Amino acid sequence: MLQSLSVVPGFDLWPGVLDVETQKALVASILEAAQTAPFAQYETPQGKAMSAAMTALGPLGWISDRSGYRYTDRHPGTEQPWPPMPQVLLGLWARLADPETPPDSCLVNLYRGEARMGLHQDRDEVDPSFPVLSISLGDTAVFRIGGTHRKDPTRSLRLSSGDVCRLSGPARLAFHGVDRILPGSSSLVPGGGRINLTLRRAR
Ligand SMILES: O=C(O)CCC(=O)C(=O)O
Ligand SMILES: [Fe+2]
Repeated sequence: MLQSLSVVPGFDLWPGVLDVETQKALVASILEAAQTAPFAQYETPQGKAMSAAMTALGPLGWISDRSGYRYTDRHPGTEQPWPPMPQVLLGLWARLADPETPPDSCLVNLYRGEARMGLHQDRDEVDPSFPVLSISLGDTAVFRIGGTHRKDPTRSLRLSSGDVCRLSGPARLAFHGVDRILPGSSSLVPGGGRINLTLRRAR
């Protein structure tokens, strides 16, 4: 198994695990999928627009609106099923997350300009014994990870294009977020910015 850096217990980072060709192919498939499942800035349950734009791939997609956070089998705008997950993502999950059970959801986050993501836990999945596998593409992110309580101390690290990280075990419900992205640190994403993919087992 590929060696990872264990940043905090249960949080593993594989720097540069995706080569540039794979990164380019992933961005191309995401932009193609976004033709039928367009990126949208969802509203939080409190009625604020999120700064990252989102879409999803696979059987289920995570969405947010005034009614709350949840997984749905349809894009909220088009009411069509989400586009399929590229094979390379399924392979990566089998290798680094779970060889037996495939992910049923890939959330796609697009960060442009000042977009960020506040500290949160990923807890809308039914069974948190499955890890969350996160893939970074494009501009570098200043990522923050803490413990399972909001007030726990946090660590900050940079996630660069091609890096993959995993929240599992004691870090699966750790608070984490993106303080900011470093604009212009990569030219991978057309028009600039960062794309983050999180592979999950939602149900
Ligand atoms: O963009 C990232 O690196 C983190 C994304 C995230 O935490 C999420 O989508 O739940
Ligand atoms: Fe998250």
